[in-house]
Amino acid sequence: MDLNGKIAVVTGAAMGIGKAITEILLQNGAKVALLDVNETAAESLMEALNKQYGQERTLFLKCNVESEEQIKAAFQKTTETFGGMDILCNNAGIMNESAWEQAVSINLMGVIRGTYQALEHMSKLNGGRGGVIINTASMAGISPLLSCPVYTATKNGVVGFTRAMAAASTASGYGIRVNALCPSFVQTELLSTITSKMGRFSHLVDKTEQLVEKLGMLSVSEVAECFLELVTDETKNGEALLVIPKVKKYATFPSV
Ligand SMILES: NC(=O)c1ccc[n+]([C@@H]2O[C@H](COP(=O)([O-])OP(=O)(O)OC[C@H]3O[C@@H](n4cnc5c(N)ncnc54)[C@H](O)[C@@H]3O)[C@@H](O)[C@H]2O)c1
Ligand SMILES: CC/C=C\C[C@H](O)/C=C/C=C\C=C\C=C\[C@@H](O)[C@@H](O)C/C=C\CCC(=O)O
Repeated sequence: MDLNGKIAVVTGAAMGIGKAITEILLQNGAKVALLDVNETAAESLMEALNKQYGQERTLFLKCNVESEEQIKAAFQKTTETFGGMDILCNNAGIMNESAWEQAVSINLMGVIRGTYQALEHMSKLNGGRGGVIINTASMAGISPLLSCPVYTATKNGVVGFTRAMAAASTASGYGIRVNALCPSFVQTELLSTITSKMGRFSHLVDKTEQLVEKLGMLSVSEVAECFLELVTDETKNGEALLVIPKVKKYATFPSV
């Protein structure tokens, strides 16, 4: 898939992995709608992006992925402004084992809300052009993270939802590929604030830090390169791409 002139939406775009994904999309010629709850971070990012890529290539829309109404309005505005929607990256996510219901609502339900609303604009069955949806899951969606059972559950949910939606899309003729990105630890604010967010598992902070030390840390640009592969390689559908420092591997699952 050639990204030149394509229209993309990225949730959680103001910081971290979403910011790097936004930048790689722009570098490859796409237009990007940045959706986020953090207006301050988004506005300073928009100022820099506008200088580099021009005002007509980006659009910031304040949007909380916990709200179906806000997602619906943001996708409508994107389509009106840019003339359609070809790529969605459901990236917004949190790790907070204390606020675990909110984590489920953002990490898993936010991906489902985003995907279902995107079908209205992207599915060939609804007059759309088709395209690709990439869901930011995690290595924890494939291999459990002991200190974060709810986070692990949401990311397993994202991987399962991605694989089933890819099969549903193929069987129904939506013309949309759906893939999951599964990075290990990445240098972002989410990772730097984990110690205060483990709730009843805070006694497992040391074990988690040891795991971070053993696995190492990815940069956001390494993750964005893998995102680009999942978007552009038209043979990839229903895949979960595991990204660990020095390792990039498509996950395999038992077939029954
Ligand atoms: N950092 C890691 O180690 C790591 C590893 C694997 C996967 N991930 C996943 O990558 C994604 C991005 O994480 P990150 O590390 O860049 O985090 P981050 O905290 O640096 O950035 C997350 C962004 O999402 C936004 N956001 C949070 N809640 C939102 C909501 N309800 N609606 C809209 N936007 C919202 C934040 O404002 C922020 O801009 C998450 O889904 C996370 O689970 C992170
Ligand atoms: C704490 C939350 C921070 C970031 C969340 C993010 O999504 C990252 C998740 C990253 C990785 C999870 C890995 C879990 C791994 C384990 O199940 C285990 O299989 C680790 C395997 C090998 C470790 C090396 C070793 O012990 O030899």
